[in-house]
Amino acid sequence: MCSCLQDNQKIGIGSGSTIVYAVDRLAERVSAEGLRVQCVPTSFQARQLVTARALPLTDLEQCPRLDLAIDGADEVDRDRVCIKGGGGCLAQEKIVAAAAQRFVVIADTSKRSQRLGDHWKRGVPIEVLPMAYRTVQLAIEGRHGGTAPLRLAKQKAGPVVTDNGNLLLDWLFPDGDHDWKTLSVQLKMIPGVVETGLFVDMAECVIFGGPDGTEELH
Ligand SMILES: O=C[C@H](O)[C@H](O)[C@H](O)COP(=O)(O)O
Repeated sequence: MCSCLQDNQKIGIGSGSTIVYAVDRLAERVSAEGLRVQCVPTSFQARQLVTARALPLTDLEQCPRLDLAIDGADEVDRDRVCIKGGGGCLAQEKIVAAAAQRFVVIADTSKRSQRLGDHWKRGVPIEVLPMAYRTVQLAIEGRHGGTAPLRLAKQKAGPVVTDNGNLLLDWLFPDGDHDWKTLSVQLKMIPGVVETGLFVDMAECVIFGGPDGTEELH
């Protein structure tokens, strides 16, 4: 857990497999140092993680301003632009991250990229209202190229349904340099798009962990 953790903080808790390590460490420090924290989860999984560690749980209605949010990422470029949403939790993750004074991303070194798409081959996840998935798909492919298939569930017939009852498109964007800031605004403007997994100008710091320790990207 990074040094940004202090007593009496309201903390956004991200989703995925990496965040589990951070929550374990948070729970250890709460118990060892008597830190007082309140945790806002970003998904069903994060909520379960928080309650399983007996950490105090709250929400954005009670705590609309957070001190810190911690989350994983699928890929991070040199400007700290992140692709998130491999686990389908991007919308709540972005809302919680935006509510936090500081957003810290934790990832293993395999997520570090010179350019988005170098390592992560599953595209940019885009959460859409179910009735609009085809129109959004056509708009993305027509205006921006690439393909945007509907994410299908592996253990049930049909699509993945997010914690918000929506569907996911994974935009396999064309190769090349992209202006992610402009693109994230343009994608968000398409009617039916709830949120995109592009996190631009949000992460204050990315902590990469590897066999040789950790390295921070500011
Ligand atoms: O929807 C999932 C989240 O954006 C995760 O934070 C992201 O997919 C990274 O997950 P993991 O830590 O399992 O690689």
